Amino acid sequence: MTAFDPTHDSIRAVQWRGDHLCLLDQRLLPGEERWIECRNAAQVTTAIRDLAVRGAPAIGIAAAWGVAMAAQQGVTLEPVLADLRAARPTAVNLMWALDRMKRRIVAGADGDALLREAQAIQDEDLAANRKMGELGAALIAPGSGVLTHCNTGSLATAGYGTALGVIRAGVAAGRIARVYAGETRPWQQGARLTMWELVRDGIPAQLIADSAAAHLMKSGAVQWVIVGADRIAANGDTANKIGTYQLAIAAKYHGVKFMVVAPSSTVDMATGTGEEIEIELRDAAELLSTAGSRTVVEGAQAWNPVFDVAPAELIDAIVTERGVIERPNSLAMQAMFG
Ligand SMILES: CSC[C@H]1O[C@H](OP(=O)(O)O)[C@H](O)[C@@H]1O
Repeated sequence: MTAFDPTHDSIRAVQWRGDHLCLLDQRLLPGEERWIECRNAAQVTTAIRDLAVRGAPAIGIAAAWGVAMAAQQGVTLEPVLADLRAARPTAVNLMWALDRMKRRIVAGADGDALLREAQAIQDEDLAANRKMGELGAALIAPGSGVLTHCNTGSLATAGYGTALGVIRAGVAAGRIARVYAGETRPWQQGARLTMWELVRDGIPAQLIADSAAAHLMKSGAVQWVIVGADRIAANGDTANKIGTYQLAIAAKYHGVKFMVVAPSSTVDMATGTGEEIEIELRDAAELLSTAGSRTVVEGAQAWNPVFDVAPAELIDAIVTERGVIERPNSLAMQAMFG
């Protein structure tokens, strides 16, 4: 294993190649690094819906490139925007990116201008992640242990990551001594993706079963739970990968601090509370099989919500590129994002 190199940030899962979009197929990691070539917007919609590309910021970025590609190809854009918007319901970054592209279209932007807008969205996300890494790491006392959930790294963003970006920055600054990652059933973003990123970076980390999280917190090994977000409501309630809510409850019980890290493109001030956030339900087959092989008896049913909501009262800090909100509430959110 290589020593940790804080400059090692080479993963770029979404790559524009001049006339098409290349996506690192995250369904196949870590076993295989295969790229998908999207040569039209419909292929981008499919890639988002099927989680070939996933992660709130990354799907917004991919969708923006899909719109720009359609404009370059002279395709009618309204149905393209609608199809991309419907690909997944919870991560507001998707709608945020599409609304931003729509504003440029309405203002008369041509294909080249839309390519520049998509590039700007991608570049701004990377810069935001670097800023959030600094701001989040500064909250962590030296010698701390941290637990993260799902994948919030370079694979889920333009690069570097949100919560995983804070972990990268905290390790580089010598503040984080122990890193734990939850496997994140059923899609295994933690086991398959976060561990892949951490091993590539040379950051020592231990994978834990999702069900071991409270026991780990009880041991005193972690001082922070650090997660990403898919949609942050106007009162600070935060939708994130399923399992986040119970991590927040366990953290509160054990006196472990809880940090949400997300760019401002994840904040949805038009949604008042977490109760109003649509939670994506995915095919039960994702729960009844593992790595493509059925693990549950035929005929069994399953309920597969892939997000849940951590209420603001359980969150100690929301870190965005605009700054940190400690003990988030409606007034604090309004002050920063109103
Ligand atoms: C910085 S990624 C944010 C968010 O997106 C992930 O969901 P999914 O893998 O289903 O796209 C997960 O909730 C991450 O925390």
